[in-house]
Amino acid sequence: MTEGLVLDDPSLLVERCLIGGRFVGDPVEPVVDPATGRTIARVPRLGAEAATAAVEQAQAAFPAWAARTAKERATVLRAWFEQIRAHRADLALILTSEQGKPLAEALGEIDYAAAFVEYYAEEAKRVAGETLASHRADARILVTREPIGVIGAITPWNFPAAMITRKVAPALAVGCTALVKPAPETPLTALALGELAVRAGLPPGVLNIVTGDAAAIGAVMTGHPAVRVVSFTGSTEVGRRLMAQAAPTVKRVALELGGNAPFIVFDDADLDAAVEGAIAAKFRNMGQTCVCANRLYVQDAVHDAFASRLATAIESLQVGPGTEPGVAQGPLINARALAKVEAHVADAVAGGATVALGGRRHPRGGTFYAPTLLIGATPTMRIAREETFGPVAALFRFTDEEEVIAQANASETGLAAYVYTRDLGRAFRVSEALEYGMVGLNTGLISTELAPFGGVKQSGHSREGSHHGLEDYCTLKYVLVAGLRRAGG
Ligand SMILES: NC(=O)c1ccc[n+]([C@@H]2O[C@H](COP(=O)([O-])OP(=O)(O)OC[C@H]3O[C@@H](n4cnc5c(N)ncnc54)[C@H](O)[C@@H]3O)[C@@H](O)[C@H]2O)c1
Ligand SMILES: O=C[C@H](O)CS(=O)(=O)O
Repeated sequence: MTEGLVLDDPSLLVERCLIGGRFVGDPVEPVVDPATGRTIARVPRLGAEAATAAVEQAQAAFPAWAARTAKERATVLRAWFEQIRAHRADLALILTSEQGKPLAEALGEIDYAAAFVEYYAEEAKRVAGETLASHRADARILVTREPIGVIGAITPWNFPAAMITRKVAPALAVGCTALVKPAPETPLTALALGELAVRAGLPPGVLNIVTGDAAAIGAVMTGHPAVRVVSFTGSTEVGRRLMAQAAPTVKRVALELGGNAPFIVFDDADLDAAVEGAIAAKFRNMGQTCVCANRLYVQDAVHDAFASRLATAIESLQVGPGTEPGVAQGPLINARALAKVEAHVADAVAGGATVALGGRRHPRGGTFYAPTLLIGATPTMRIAREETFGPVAALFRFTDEEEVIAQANASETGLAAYVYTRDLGRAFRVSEALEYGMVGLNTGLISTELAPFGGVKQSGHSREGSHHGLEDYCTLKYVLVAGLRRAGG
């Protein structure tokens, strides 16, 4: 039984894939509301044939879209931004219904996703080349930035709107065309964005969205000769696989992968600010963000005070379906996610940690998990070495700067880190010593379309957001303009 979503515009519940400007495919694959376990819609389960058709549509659309002026592309992107903004409430309800996050967070994500479209509509007009000092008097060095061509984008379920526009907006802005494969858990948000792009006047084939067999669709993206870039956001494990698959055709692979963020509280920190930042960095999206604080390091002198205040703040987090007023914590995305969280807590307790709060499934049942505070975590525990991706705050004690920097850097990933201190010298020493792509200094929220988002080590190396976010989709062309001497000169 499909449970109806009550939308202001019911046509935004799209159950077909977008290929060449047409919505196609039979809706067979259920999309489940993680809060209720009920099917809210169905989408097509397409594969290699559809993905190939979509790539060919994108390839056919590329020359005309790339030939448009930057201003013309900017106008279409701006219209898409306006469409997203006009349908913000419906998009947020669709997002919460398939992903589970609280409606307030879903509205925030729609605004964040729209901000990428707005930003790159503006940046489209600022993509520039350069002339360089020439090695010849009769010649000039010209460098132009060109759209690289057809791009493939594969996105995760935790931010079903923003992870798509963070790739597609810059790609379309510079003149590329795209095939998107959204996560199977959250296809409806992607398809609704596709519908709004069509309404905004995006020409057929510029944006294609295919749901279904991930491995088969991914194999087409990484193997088809017309695809120039594969832009992937998701787990490090899948990122590695796609990188290997793309090697035979030497494609550019843009990777935004997993995290394991340290959150460091020094003894001179503003503890109230640190607690507020910890709640934001740890419990946003029920802990299911790549930049979530995964390890909370607290200096000895303030450890107990911080733990006590954090416990009070965690206790105030209301748990329930994301559509319920006042809810701050929804369900986890699925049973697999719940099992991983339970395994991390069990491993920590077995290793000597104590459960100060939560540490169990929530009485709401299903995949709801009680927001949890663990005390006495140690570096050998799974929660220290792996991305938990759930609402579990694990506290680690530390004594001095050198010790905590070494512990914080002892990770294969390097996406985001957070530091709370009011000592300016320490702030610079520590943020410069941390091997991470992004550092929040006295803040737990760093994500914005205006900054380059990305990591180092096995978190991937791409940057999305800011003008840097254009680079994955551009290629530089060097033209040596010679023969400039006067005839006979
Ligand atoms: N760095 C970032 O910006 C960022 C942002 C969000 C999430 N993430 C990471 O993503 C992970 C959680 O998301 P997830 O569970 O959806 O990750 P995932 O890697 O399981 O899936 C991500 C996407 O890859 C697809 N996929 C899976 N196997 C594939 C294959 N063999 N070929 C082609 N596509 C395939 C999935 O269908 C989905 O669309 C976490 O590790 C999180 O840290 C990173
Ligand atoms: O999961 C991480 C995403 O990048 C979401 S956000 O950019 O941190 O909001």
